[in-house]
Amino acid sequence: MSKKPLRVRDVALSLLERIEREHAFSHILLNHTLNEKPFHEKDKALLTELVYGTIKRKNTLDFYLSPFIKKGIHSLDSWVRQLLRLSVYQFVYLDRIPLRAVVHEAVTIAKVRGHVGVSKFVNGVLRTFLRESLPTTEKLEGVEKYAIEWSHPEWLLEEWIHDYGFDEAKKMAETNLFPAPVTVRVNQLQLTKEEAKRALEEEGCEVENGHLSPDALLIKKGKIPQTKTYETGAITIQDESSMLVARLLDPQPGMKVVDACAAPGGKTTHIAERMEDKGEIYAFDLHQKKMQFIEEQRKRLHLTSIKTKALDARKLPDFYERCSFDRVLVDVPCSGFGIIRRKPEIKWQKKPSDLERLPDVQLDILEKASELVKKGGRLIYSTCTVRKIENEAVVRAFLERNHGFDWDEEAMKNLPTSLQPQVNQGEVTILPHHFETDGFFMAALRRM
Ligand SMILES: C[S@@+](CC[C@H](N)C(=O)[O-])C[C@H]1O[C@@H](n2cnc3c(N)ncnc32)[C@H](O)[C@@H]1O
Repeated sequence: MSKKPLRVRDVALSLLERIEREHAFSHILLNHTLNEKPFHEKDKALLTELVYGTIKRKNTLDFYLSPFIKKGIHSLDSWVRQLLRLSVYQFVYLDRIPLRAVVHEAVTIAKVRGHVGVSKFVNGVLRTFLRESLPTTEKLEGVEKYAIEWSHPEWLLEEWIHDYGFDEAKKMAETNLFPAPVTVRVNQLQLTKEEAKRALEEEGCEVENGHLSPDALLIKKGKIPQTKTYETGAITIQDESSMLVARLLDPQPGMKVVDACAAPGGKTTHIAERMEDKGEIYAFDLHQKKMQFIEEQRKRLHLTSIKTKALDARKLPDFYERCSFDRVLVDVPCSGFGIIRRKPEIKWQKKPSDLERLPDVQLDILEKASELVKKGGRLIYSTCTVRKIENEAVVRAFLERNHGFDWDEEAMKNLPTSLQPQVNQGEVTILPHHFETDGFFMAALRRM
């Protein structure tokens, strides 16, 4: 038995444990580990698959394991629980790893981490699992059954089925079980899309045009942050749906623009690119420590029109003159359920009670930031969630309370033709399966 694959599984297990116990973000831990440890490319891919796959399929894996653990999976120590999930994930979803090798490695890990008793238990559970047929959900009904088959919490599926109907909820949940694509936005101040594509191909990447945004390239193969094209500021890694926000805002060179919740600066820098870096862009974020992320991107892209400041967006009217900005973007903090493919743990970690206050906070930020919009100016509200209560409901509440604003239907014409059938007055929702992007919501309003 080679040592390498054993190490990958051991590292995967440690990451899974930290994600569950400390509520750490999978993508941050994983990136950190991949950059720090000298893994071969093949092992990096396996580690990523094991961590994301085990988190994404948690409900299904627990269901498969349940007949074999008398006292229930939650009676086990956290690392044993994760080890069993990790092993069953490999049995069921990966076909290139021999089943016996999976058992052997799990048992060896159990011996090292625990004691002989635990390794015997792990061995027993996994061998019995392999002898029996896979448990089925036949006897289950309704959302209880879907929560296991599509591996999402029941409450979230109930909400999606209520908001979007059964078919859309099913497609969304099933899409969330697979990896998200990597896309980049071309900085057209430096290169055309064709030029950027050629430059990336010359650096060994496989590249196609994006599915939705005119600014997007889809990366099929290649390590983007390691390319010269990235380093010199010709591209930015960004999801395609997020790339539409700057188009919707449609800022012109010379304008005064506020980005009220700006870090890490993906949309701020896009706004500057679209303004040919001419004008004034004020980028705010609540957290001082996040300002460095905007600054890093600003510098990498050689942009000079962006000014950054740590500030609670709800205090904007205390510091800036009312009705003095041409464009205001309010890309609020949200539940993030449009990006479950990139951060799968959030579907398990975030509970309805954690999210209760969000719509009030979002409305508050939107109202305070809106005070800065000048007459005839544009206000964009956006989120990377698919929860209507954080999207349509917030915008409606805003319009009910702020009669000086109305839908900006003209702005919606800046969105791609393929998205037009989904546009409703001044707002649009994109679900992950529509165009293979993150789930996203945007609304365009104007001060009359
Ligand atoms: C969805 S993220 C913004 C993403 C960013 N627009 C981009 O495209 O890169 C929301 C941001 O709002 C910030 N935030 C949360 N509460 C805030 C507040 N009261 N005022 C300003 N920013 C806030 C968070 O720190 C977070 O960085």
